Amino acid sequence: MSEFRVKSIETLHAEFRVPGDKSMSHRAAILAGLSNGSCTITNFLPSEDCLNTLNAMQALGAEVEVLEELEGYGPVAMTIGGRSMQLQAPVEPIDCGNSGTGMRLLAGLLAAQPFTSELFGDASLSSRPMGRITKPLEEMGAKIETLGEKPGCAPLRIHGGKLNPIRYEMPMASAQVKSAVLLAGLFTEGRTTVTQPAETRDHTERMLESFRVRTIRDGNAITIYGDQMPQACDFVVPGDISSAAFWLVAAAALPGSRLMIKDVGLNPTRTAIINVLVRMGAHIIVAEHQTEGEAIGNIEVHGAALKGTSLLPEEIPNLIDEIPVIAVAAALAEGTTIIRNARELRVKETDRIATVVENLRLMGGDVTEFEDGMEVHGGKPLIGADLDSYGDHRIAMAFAIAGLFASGETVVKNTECVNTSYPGFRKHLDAIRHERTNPGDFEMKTLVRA
Ligand SMILES: O=C(O)C1=C[C@@H](OP(=O)(O)O)[C@@H](O)[C@H](O)C1
Ligand SMILES: C=C(OP(=O)(O)O)C(=O)O
Repeated sequence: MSEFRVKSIETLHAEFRVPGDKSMSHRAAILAGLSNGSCTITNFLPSEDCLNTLNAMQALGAEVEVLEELEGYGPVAMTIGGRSMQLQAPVEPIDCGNSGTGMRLLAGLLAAQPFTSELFGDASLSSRPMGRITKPLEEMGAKIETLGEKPGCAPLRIHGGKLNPIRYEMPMASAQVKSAVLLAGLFTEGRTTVTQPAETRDHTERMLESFRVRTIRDGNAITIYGDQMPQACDFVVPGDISSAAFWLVAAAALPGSRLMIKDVGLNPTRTAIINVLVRMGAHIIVAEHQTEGEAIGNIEVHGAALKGTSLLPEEIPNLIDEIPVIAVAAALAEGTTIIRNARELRVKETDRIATVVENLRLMGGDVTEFEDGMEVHGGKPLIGADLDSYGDHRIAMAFAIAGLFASGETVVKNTECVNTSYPGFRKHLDAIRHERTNPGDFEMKTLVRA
């Protein structure tokens, strides 16, 4: 079992790129596989989550030709030959691994196919709620059995078929649910409208536009017109701001540091982490160099003594995956940080409210737990401790960052899981611990060029 052993650092001066965006890589594989031709995807994230989705699309008949592979990880550039919306029945159940995004988006697609298919995942994914997608997809006409030991959980047996368009009001702010319904809606003959209670990441809507699929946005209501053919196109995946977040926090909380993360996705539905760190006192300069489609740019951080803040309710969906590392920043800041309205954290890879609170307390942090979040009373010195990631990649990485600020040694056990979203994290961590100013772009390659 792999682990991180981390000691405190004096300085952080570095400039590098993080791997491709996880959300966009899933969607690029799916939409390219549905499209009417050959699509080249560059800077695809070769993490377990996204490779499972790519394999799923291959199992559904999409042809994948690898153009560039990173040894030890997987393909980072490829052409995907689309099926013109005619998927083939997979011969065996599809493995979604650890990925909620993969399973929920693929379920939307499979609900509309004229065959029965099965999706399964690991123990963590098999305990996450799937009723949030089976409900709207059944309302559209699919029949989905949840075969898990836990009610309403995976494996999913999906009896697909011709679907009806619906109007659906999502009870929770989830981009995965929104995307599952929109993808299913693409296969209907009418207009499907999803209304979200708060804005969530809009990569599906933007990528549909890149594939020339018409959607209409009216505030938090998104409508897709069915029966449209995604037009093949090429897509360059920007760096993942959720992966960059670990280093942004490390640099922000270390006075005198300077960090530049280059070519990272700056979609406004994902950048609340920057606003939060600025409110906490960090000096951050953002330079956008692509504004069409998905915004891309460089983020430069100069560290400072941080102070506590309150996360705004509307910020929560925008930074949901960054909350574990924001909690670490909060422990390093003077004063109190309030994180509420974040109940969704309880149904991620782990119950992230519980796992963050537990690990912060083991490090000497002062935290009050709430049903929907936590209050972190920062400024207490962090003490190195033996921690578990509980198999959750964000917990593993967030507490490696905490270890960079703790006295003694911090050991985070059970860290293989980082490969679900950030292959190469360990290399970047080692480089930063050894004060290398150029930790190397993801595996020393420049995959996205300015
Ligand atoms: O749509 C996506 O790509 C994602 C949406 C979020 O989940 P929810 O939609 O469940 O909030 C996020 O936590 C996940 O990492 C990726
Ligand atoms: C919650 C996450 O992913 P998913 O829901 O796709 O498993 C995450 O990456 O933090």
